[in-house]
Amino acid sequence: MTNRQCFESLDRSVRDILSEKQENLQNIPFGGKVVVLGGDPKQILPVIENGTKAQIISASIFRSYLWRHTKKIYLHENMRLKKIAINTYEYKELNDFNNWILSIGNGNAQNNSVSNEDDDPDYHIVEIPDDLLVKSTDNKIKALVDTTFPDFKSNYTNIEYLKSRAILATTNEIVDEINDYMLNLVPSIEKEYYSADSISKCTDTCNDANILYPIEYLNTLSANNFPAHILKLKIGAPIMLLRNLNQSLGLCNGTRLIVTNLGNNVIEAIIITGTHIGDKVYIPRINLTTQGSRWPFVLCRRQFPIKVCYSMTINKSQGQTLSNVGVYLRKPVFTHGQLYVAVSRVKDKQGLKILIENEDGTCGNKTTNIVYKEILDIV
Ligand SMILES: Nc1ncnc2c1ncn2[C@@H]1O[C@H](COP(=O)(O)OP(=O)(O)OP(=O)(O)O)[C@@H](O)[C@H]1O
Repeated sequence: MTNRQCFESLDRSVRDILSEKQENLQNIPFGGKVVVLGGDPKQILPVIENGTKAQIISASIFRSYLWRHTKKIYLHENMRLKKIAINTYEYKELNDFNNWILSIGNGNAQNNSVSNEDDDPDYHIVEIPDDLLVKSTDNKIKALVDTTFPDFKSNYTNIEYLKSRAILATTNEIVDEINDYMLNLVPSIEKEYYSADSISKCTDTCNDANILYPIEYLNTLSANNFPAHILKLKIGAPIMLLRNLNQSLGLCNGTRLIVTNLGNNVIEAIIITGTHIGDKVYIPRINLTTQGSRWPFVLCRRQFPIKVCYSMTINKSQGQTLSNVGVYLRKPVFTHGQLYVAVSRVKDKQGLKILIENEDGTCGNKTTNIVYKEILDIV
């Protein structure tokens, strides 16, 4: 969900522009223009790094002065699960699955039990139905890869096969581990791209910054939504763009592509999601800077703005539609709507598999679901 400040700043700009000719438009939301916003309050709220629940809720559109001016239109049908020509049994199964997804989103799933996390009422323990579970006493990543990407060795270049599946996990560390595992299964030659890292000169960094923070140290840093210092790629690997490069060419943050050629200075790839599916594009290295204040400087990294995406975080999967999804819950979800987003990416129940890893390494059938009831109550 977009931070409410984005809408508020658009509102103020539009009012300014339109009131040039008609002064009273300064007092009307968006200067009287009709603006259509679409969203689902059961999904993940704006991301505030290390933010408290109050800060997260405060960043949502529901706490904006604009919210009271909106006319709400409710959509009731899950178009992702819509099927034509199905029999009564299939209809019932689809309907039950839809209701289960909604119950996860609303925080009232069956077998929803006592909250944990110091009795926080937002935390629920939910039991996942047996037919959705993957269990293994061996390598958990292998078990989930075998279920989500069956017969991978014969399909690792098959675009149709790759574009419709992904493994979702809660943190970037787990996602990187799964991507490394899968890239190792691809029998083509691996190419490594190293980034050029420096401290941005456009901030008030102290003069000794280069001595205090040598390049070797900068190379070890990683941030959310930021490419790695060493980017390992193979032809045939699916990648995701981490920045908007050219919206008119369909190269947006979150666009997925398949690598078709690995040059020294440019990567050739085919788009597999969005409005430009099938287009061949070339991705250059760009300068990226970190946001937020995790370090006392702004890191500037020149690298390809991409990440391998056999696996992605649940947050990054918001907006995607997939046929086969494996959800790896080694660490449980940690914010509102994450479990709902994870289980609602598929087009049918058969396409969803969940592996829950307990702290002792065994596979379980219960996991945490977090729902901020305040948000659902506002809407
Ligand atoms: N009117 C429709 N008829 C048939 N299929 C539809 C229709 N609208 C959407 N879909 C399908 O439903 C899926 C989800 O659509 P879309 O991504 O637009 O929804 P969304 O609300 O943005 O989803 P989410 O927020 O859950 O990611 C897509 O696969 C899309 O093709």
